[in-house]
Amino acid sequence: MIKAINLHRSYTIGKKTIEVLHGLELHIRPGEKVFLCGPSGAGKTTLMYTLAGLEMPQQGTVEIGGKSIYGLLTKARAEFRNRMMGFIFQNYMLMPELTALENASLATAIAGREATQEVTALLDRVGLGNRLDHLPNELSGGEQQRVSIARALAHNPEIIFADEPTGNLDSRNSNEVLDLLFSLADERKKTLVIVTHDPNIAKRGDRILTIRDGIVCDEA
Ligand SMILES: Nc1ncnc2c1ncn2[C@@H]1O[C@H](COP(=O)(O)OP(=O)(O)OP(=O)(O)O)[C@@H](O)[C@H]1O
Repeated sequence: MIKAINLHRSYTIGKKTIEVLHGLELHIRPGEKVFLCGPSGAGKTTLMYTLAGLEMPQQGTVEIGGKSIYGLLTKARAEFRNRMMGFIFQNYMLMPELTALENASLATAIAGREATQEVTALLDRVGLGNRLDHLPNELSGGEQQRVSIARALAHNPEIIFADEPTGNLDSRNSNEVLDLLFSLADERKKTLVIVTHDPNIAKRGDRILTIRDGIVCDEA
């Protein structure tokens, strides 16, 4: 489903260049739940963004379902990403002026589809059937993250990328959010790629890929 081939990515600030990805290769199969781990600054987020077509590598490419995403023009790549991928972020990234229902409907709205019934059912499934009209600041952290899980899944993408999805949550909410994410991914046969620095959370996946020195240095 996701193949990274010889990925190189560095950042130059002033005279200093940081090599973040250094010929990184990986292969994630359809329906797998894979955690990207590694120390702070190892390049986990950079890798996730590169796999998602958001951060162009200086060398190498990413294939999604056999298609080289960096071979696509920017607009076609964005369309491909909107259709194939959903995203969950540590700080939720909900639009503050939109209700839970409107936030969770964003990806379907971008695709030009009205899907109120499906999105309402999804919000109900994540336990927020009675919070549809709440704004993000009227929801707890765990509830906001559940809205973003619904948003990530509503347009029925193949892959969900999550960057430290439980980073702002206490352990009870972390477990609830991961339970939901995993059961929805199983039911709907989604591929999950989750960035975390927490080895306890990573144990729950099918595989852990540890990133260090710009490559996958360990696979468990
Ligand atoms: N836009 C950027 N410009 C310059 N340097 C960057 C940029 N983005 C990331 N970096 C650097 O690249 C390295 C990898 O960053 P990245 O955020 O991918 O690491 P990470 O493993 O996700 O870290 P953490 O666990 O702390 O979030 C870091 O040293 C960071 O400072």
